[in-house]
Amino acid sequence: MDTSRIPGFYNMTVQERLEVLSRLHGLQDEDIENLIIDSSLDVGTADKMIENVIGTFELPLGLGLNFLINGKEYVIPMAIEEASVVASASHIAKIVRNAGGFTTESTERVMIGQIQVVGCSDFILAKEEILQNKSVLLEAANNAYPSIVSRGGGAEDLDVRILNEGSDSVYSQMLIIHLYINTCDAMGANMINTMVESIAPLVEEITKGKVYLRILSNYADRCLAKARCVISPELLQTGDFSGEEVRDGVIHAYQFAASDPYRAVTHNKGIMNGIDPIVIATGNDWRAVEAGAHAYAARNGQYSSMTNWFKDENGNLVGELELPMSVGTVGGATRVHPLAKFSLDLLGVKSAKELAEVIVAVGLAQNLGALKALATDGIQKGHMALHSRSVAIAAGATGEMIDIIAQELIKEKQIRVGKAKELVEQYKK
Ligand SMILES: CC(C)(COP(=O)([O-])OP(=O)([O-])OC[C@H]1O[C@@H](n2cnc3c(N)ncnc32)[C@H](O)[C@@H]1OP(=O)([O-])[O-])[C@@H](O)C(=O)NCCC(=O)NCCSC(=O)C[C@@](C)(O)CC(=O)[O-]
Ligand SMILES: NC(=O)C1=CN([C@@H]2O[C@H](COP(=O)(O)OP(=O)(O)OC[C@H]3O[C@@H](n4cnc5c(N)ncnc54)[C@H](OP(=O)(O)O)[C@@H]3O)[C@@H](O)[C@H]2O)C=CC1
Repeated sequence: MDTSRIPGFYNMTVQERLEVLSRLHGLQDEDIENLIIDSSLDVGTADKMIENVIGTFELPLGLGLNFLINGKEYVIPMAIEEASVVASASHIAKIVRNAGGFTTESTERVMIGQIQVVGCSDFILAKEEILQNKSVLLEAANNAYPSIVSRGGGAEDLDVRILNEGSDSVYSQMLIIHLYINTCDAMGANMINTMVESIAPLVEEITKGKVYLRILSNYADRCLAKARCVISPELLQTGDFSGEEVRDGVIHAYQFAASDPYRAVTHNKGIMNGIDPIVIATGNDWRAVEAGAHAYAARNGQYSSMTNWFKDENGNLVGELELPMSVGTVGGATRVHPLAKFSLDLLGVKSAKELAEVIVAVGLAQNLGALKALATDGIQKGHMALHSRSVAIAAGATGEMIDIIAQELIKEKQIRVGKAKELVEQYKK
């Protein structure tokens, strides 16, 4: 896309938005059909994806706008049920693009496969034997999945730890082997699991122990992506709040989350508000991303803020977010669900690395959106105003009634279902 800046997009009808998108991105008839006319995922395909299928479950798909990341324009597909998330991401992206945009970086895409060995008569000797046989084990792992090696990836290294050494319990002493595997553009669960399962007999032979678990770790701390933004205070000015007040409020809010797990969980939920919708829209495994992200937030021994906000020497607000991001542009459901394929195409990402970087940039934007609102007007003003339409629908409003009831709820400052039901009854009379 030449630009992700589409002012007033949210005031258009769905049809008008699709026309704009067609002009900017060149939608195919099939895309439009998938997006609005019919269920994007036909039940026959769904029946092949999981078990006991009785239908499909839809979520709204919205577009996060205004994103400029490493000088490139991105329109962000976001599948989510919660009001105000897409608006908030776009709001912050608009501010950050005026500050030069987000910058991102990422590590190589190295994932971890774990092998658990128990019952060794000498764990220290077993560990040494594994290390001595490293190249044999790596070669065996790669022979089990040669196609990833030909793509430039595969098993690259391994290490071994002894857990609960010297424990009295035979159940708790174990040798844990980590196989480090470059999964290229795939999340890699299946290739990792194939590799660790295939070398298990060799591991038993070498260690004289018994292998139980052979599975990837979702704590993907060698598959990290990082985003950063630097914003001058004048870009943050909001209503009666000066830019400096907003900046300081955001930093105070961050310090709260950094020091208190009760706040950190909510703070990080706000970050995942930005991350999960793209992970879902691109057909990736959001449970894997969630699990890895929260574990990384506790890596220093206490569960804490995923982001870091501070003031630089020029008085700018600086935000950083680094997370494990084990997503793929191939594999899993990314090429099975028609809207996942569409979302990846719309994003225009060329690799899993690029996708991971875009995702953390949106997470960082989402966090600032929430903190900026919380440190100024409070969350209810922007969020509940947009949520009022869902409240009206929950109370039974339909068609044109939805917006009328929603506006009345906002005017009366009573955005709740009970009040909405009263208004629906009055409207029907
Ligand atoms: C809602 C806003 C953005 C309004 O904020 P605003 O200042 O009224 O926005 P604006 O009218 O100045 O518009 C600025 C830009 O925002 C976007 N925008 C503005 N309005 C819309 C809309 N209706 N639909 C789509 N996009 C919208 C749009 O890009 C627009 O630019 P334009 O295109 O006009 O040039 C702001 O109040 C906000 O960001 N609030 C925070 C919302 C939020 O965080 N929601 C998450 C749900 S609450 C939660 O689950 C997490 C939490 C809060 O607990 C986490 C935590 O505690 O840390
Ligand atoms: N704990 C967890 O998180 C677990 C998750 N899962 C699930 O596993 C799925 C993801 O597994 P994953 O292994 O990624 O998916 P796939 O099993 O679909 O594997 C991806 C395949 O894509 C092909 N491919 C094409 N181009 C590339 C490229 N550039 N880079 C890498 N591979 C490429 C490779 O096949 P080839 O080389 O042969 O062409 C590769 O085998 C998700 O659905 C997840 O939910 C499963 C088990 C556990």
